[in-house]
Amino acid sequence: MRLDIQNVSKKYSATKYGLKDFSIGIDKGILGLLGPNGAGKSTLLKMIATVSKPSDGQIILNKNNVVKDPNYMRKQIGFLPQDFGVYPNLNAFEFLKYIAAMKGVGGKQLNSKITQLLEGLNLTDAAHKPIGSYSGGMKQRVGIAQALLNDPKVLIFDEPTVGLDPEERMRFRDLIHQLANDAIVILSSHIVSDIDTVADKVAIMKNGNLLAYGDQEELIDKVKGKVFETKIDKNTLHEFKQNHLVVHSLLKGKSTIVRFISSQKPNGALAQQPTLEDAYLYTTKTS
Ligand SMILES: Nc1ncnc2c1ncn2[C@@H]1O[C@H](COP(=O)(O)OP(=O)(O)OP(=O)(O)O)[C@@H](O)[C@H]1O
Repeated sequence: MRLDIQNVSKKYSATKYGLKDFSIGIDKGILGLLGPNGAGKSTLLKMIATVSKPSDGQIILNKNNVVKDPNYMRKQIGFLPQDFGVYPNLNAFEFLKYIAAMKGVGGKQLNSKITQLLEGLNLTDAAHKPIGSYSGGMKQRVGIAQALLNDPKVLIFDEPTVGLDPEERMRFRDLIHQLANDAIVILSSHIVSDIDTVADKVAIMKNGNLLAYGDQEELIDKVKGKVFETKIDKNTLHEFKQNHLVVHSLLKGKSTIVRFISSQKPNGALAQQPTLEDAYLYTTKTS
């Protein structure tokens, strides 16, 4: 499996680009797409899923140009869009049968496939209740299930963990780990902790551009020796933030403990082991 995005742009109006001359090559495994709101993550994912067309550039899956021949992609894709909608009067079982019919998935195995997916997503007990009565997290899990109906080789999840509680996030992580043995899985988020425990590779986006792409270790290496922690008077945090790139701060009595990024070691600060969160903040704030 190999997906190549080659010089892809998406122009929404004369002056507005969702994505600008964007290129990336993606192999089997889990890619985490990180970027702040408006970075262009959904714009990119919708074009890969062939529900939107690039204004320029090519998207190639296993040497097939899917801008010209979207059906090649459509046969093997599973897509959970950010604004996934359900039919509230159908129950999860009926809904998945309905989507299966639209995707052309059928056969004798369909009922057992749906049963298996519902079980994998912890929806068995609710399977025969109308989706309108589900919580946000349960609806999101129905969305994940529908993306898996056709045993996709390219799986795209736009902000999949929205609404999932910690236990469900863990289940989701285990599930996509299994799937990624034999597929390209792309997950988007603006929250680093959604990505860092699961992604083999990470791409950082901002303003429609790719800022960084690589293994987590490679990205983290860029902030090696630059991450520090220090204690400051809580009243000086605002001023400190103006002069330093603060990752986070924690109020402790009259003091505040700050984690920050600096090219030099300030007096009294303690060097810290860098994380993907540090690398993400550094990359997006300094570009
Ligand atoms: N249909 C559209 N028409 C005009 N502009 C759009 C459209 N869709 C997206 N945009 C703009 O393109 C840019 C990229 O948006 P996109 O939704 O792809 O970002 P994102 O990284 O997915 O953000 P979020 O995390 O908020 O979903 C934004 O500036 C957005 O306002």
